[in-house]
Amino acid sequence: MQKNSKIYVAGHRGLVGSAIVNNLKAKGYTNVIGRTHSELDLLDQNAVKEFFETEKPDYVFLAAAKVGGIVANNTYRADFIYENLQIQNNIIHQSYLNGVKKLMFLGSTCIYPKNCPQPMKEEYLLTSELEYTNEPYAIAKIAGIKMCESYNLQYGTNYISVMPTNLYGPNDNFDLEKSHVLPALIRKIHCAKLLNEGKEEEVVKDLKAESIDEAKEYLAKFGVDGNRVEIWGSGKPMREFLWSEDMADACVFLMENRDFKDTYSVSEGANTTCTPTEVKNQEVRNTHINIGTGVDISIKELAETIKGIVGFKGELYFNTDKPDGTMKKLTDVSKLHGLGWQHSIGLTEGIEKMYQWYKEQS
Ligand SMILES: NC(=O)C1=CN([C@@H]2O[C@H](COP(=O)(O)OP(=O)(O)OC[C@H]3O[C@@H](n4cnc5c(N)ncnc54)[C@H](OP(=O)(O)O)[C@@H]3O)[C@@H](O)[C@H]2O)C=CC1
Ligand SMILES: C[C@H]1O[C@H](OP(=O)(O)OP(=O)(O)OC[C@H]2O[C@@H](n3cnc4c(=O)[nH]c(N)nc43)[C@H](O)[C@@H]2O)[C@@H](O)[C@@H](O)C1=O
Repeated sequence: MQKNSKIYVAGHRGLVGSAIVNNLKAKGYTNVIGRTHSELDLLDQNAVKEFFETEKPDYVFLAAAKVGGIVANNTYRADFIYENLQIQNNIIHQSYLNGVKKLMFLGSTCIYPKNCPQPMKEEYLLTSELEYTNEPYAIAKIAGIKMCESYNLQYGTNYISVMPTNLYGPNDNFDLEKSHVLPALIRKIHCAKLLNEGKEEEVVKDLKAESIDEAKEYLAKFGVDGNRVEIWGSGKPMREFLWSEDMADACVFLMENRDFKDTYSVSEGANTTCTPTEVKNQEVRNTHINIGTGVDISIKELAETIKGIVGFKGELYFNTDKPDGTMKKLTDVSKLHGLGWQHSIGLTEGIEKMYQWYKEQS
């Protein structure tokens, strides 16, 4: 990528997209473009066609998606498969028709089997059944990997796929029903602390409620009051968390240093990679790269860490009526480390930074 290349970041205001924009600008890229959801609905095939024909970006980071936590995935199953397939189909196909030099597709580690050997290597994709709670989303993400791979093999494009672990950071989603665990627990435990300290005004402001009664009623739905905070599930699942700005740095690093022909392995035993045109009649596999820290923590330990950082003195309790989901999904990051990239923000430091950012927003 040249510093003046036109780079389109789809989802540029999201958790990852906003971090990618900041990382690109910090690295001296001067021509980074984005469109808000209201400016360009990526579900609209004609609107996406028009955008690409007008803007003709050189590079694309596909960081727009329908994203959510375990309950959102399990509840809005049709939305997760339809919207993600539609967004990625529109962007990948228009990138091909409009000569985009290189595209990065963002998948997720939920593409791996529910009972995958740990840590999860790229080659474990499609080796057994998926976790049911996020299967629609995972199928869409697997389709995205296969779409990039197939366009590369048939049309000689250069589209690479990355599979990030759970991410967190500024501009995360803090909606208590639809968000991921880490932002949800920060908000739940933060509000519990405020209630415990009698700071009702701050609770009303945080939740944009009409009154403290409305705020308390809303929090009670999620098992939160001044003395107790509900944690979903058993607390036993293990999760890995990567700071969003590290994620963005890895994405830009890979976009600068890895092409499709560098990422895949051909049929069993083949010991060299080859160009897409040379690959005919060979099985192309592992065309994606995991991005993570390679370190995981139990949900119980995560909740206790957040409780300590927030300074909440009340009780955490576990509601096993809520789903645990996959019990462990630790990424094998040896491929990424082998390329010379490592994360820099550890979980405790990241939670402290995120909580500081969260408090500055209110
Ligand atoms: N967060 C995580 O833990 C993980 C995320 N990922 C992947 O990383 C990528 C980015 O995720 P993340 O940043 O967390 O998600 P966010 O929800 O924070 O950002 C997604 C962005 O996409 C936009 N968007 C969604 N639908 C449309 C649409 N129809 N038209 C236009 N824009 C749209 C959203 O805009 P708006 O909000 O206005 O609708 C938002 O800006 C996704 O591909 C996700 O699957 C992978 C693993 C973990
Ligand atoms: C990134 C990843 O994210 C999702 O998978 P997930 O990691 O299972 O999602 P999660 O972050 O919502 O939950 C992690 C664990 O945490 C527990 N948990 C406790 N208390 C709360 C809580 O209050 N909120 C939430 N959301 N979870 C909670 C929860 O019960 C579960 O055991 C999918 O989108 C998947 O497709 C995907 O890609």
